[in-house]
Amino acid sequence: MFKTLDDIGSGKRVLVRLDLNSPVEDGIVKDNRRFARHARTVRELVEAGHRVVVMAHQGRPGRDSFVSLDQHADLLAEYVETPVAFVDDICGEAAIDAIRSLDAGEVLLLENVRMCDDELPEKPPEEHADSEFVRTLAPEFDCYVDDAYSAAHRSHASLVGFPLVLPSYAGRVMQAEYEANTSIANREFDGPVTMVLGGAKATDVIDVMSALDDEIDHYLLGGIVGELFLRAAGYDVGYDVGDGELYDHQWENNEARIRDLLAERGNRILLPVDLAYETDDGERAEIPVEGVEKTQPLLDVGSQTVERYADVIEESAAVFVKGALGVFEDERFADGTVGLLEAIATTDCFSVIGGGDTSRAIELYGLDEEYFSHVSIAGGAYVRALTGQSLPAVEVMAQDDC
Ligand SMILES: Nc1ncnc2c1ncn2[C@@H]1O[C@H](COP(=O)(O)OP(=O)(O)OP(=O)(O)O)[C@@H](O)[C@H]1O
Ligand SMILES: O=C(O)[C@H](O)COP(=O)(O)O
Repeated sequence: MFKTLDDIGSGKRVLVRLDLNSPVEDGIVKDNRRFARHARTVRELVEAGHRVVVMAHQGRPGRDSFVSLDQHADLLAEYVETPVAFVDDICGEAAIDAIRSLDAGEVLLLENVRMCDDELPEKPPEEHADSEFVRTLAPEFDCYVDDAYSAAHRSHASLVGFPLVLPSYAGRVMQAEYEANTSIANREFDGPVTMVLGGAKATDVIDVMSALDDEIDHYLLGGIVGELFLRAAGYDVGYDVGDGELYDHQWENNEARIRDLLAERGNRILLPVDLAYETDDGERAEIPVEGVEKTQPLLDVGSQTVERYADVIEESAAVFVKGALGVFEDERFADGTVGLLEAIATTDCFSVIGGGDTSRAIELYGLDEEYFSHVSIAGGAYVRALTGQSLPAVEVMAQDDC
């Protein structure tokens, strides 16, 4: 599909695009699995004696998370186990000087690429390739490596401009994400394929369900999405309670599609049979869906649901997860999400765990990533891959004929 690090050789000047976009709290950049994952690619480039210049973004202009990458340099250095120099410039004189003074095996991180005016407009690769940003930086390098799969749904200059003017290669994260996330379309499985769909974004989940049909044998639903499907099935579930605003507007936007999916594929869609709520004294309690009242906030699927879903997983050849089954950030309401992940971990099915939030449950509850075939670090790009949409930055790499 595309060339990889195996094809680069050694001793080159390499421009590499990572996705180090991270949560930021009170100006502090939070460590997360993106650093560890991308470090593998950077370390491999360092060991091959390349001069490595890293581009990455953080946040979006106007948001609190739109900050400098100076902290990212230190975090990345910890995982690469080699110093990562930082320059607070992207393609000006300071950046060019820093790039030219790099020695073999050294790493330099440029400032947040979204601080460059040329970066952000969604434009075709040809226009980005002709931007001042790309035309200034490209001559400083022998090749470009794209490892930023999780940003590949954006047609931004640093992602789609360089492959048109430099020989381009996929980094290890790009390779692994691409292979796993497109496997519904590209692989044959020897048995049923199951999707576990939950979380808070109903439209994303319904898009995934609508895009796939015969490929999927079972859908196991939970989270807010599962509750909206229960509402469509006639239960008193999936309504905003008090001043909550999680359900009703999503229902209004998606009611027709939910009803159609239930009518057309009801035999393949499993809904929760019990749900969990918080009692007056702060404990977790469970209730069958038939007994729920509209005034009750529901925060997880119950244990009967997990058992039922685990039976389906045991018979599956492949399982794809998108979205959590409950509010797993609160330990009392993590049983559904963690129970499901444990059920997947104990089988030898092919498994892909995705959704930026959901995959956090794996580290939060100490599950070993090795038990899963692939744990994605992508959010929007993962959904697009599951729905069979092409990603501009992947497409342009595949076309590379420099
Ligand atoms: N019943 C519920 N009530 C409220 N929140 C819920 C419920 N079930 C799940 N959630 C929340 O859904 C969130 C995950 O949903 P989201 O749709 O963001 O998933 P994701 O696919 O992992 O993320 P992303 O799309 O950002 O990559 C979790 O933070 C969880 O707390
Ligand atoms: O964190 C992400 O999902 C990617 O880096 C994309 O970020 P964006 O949604 O701000 O483009």
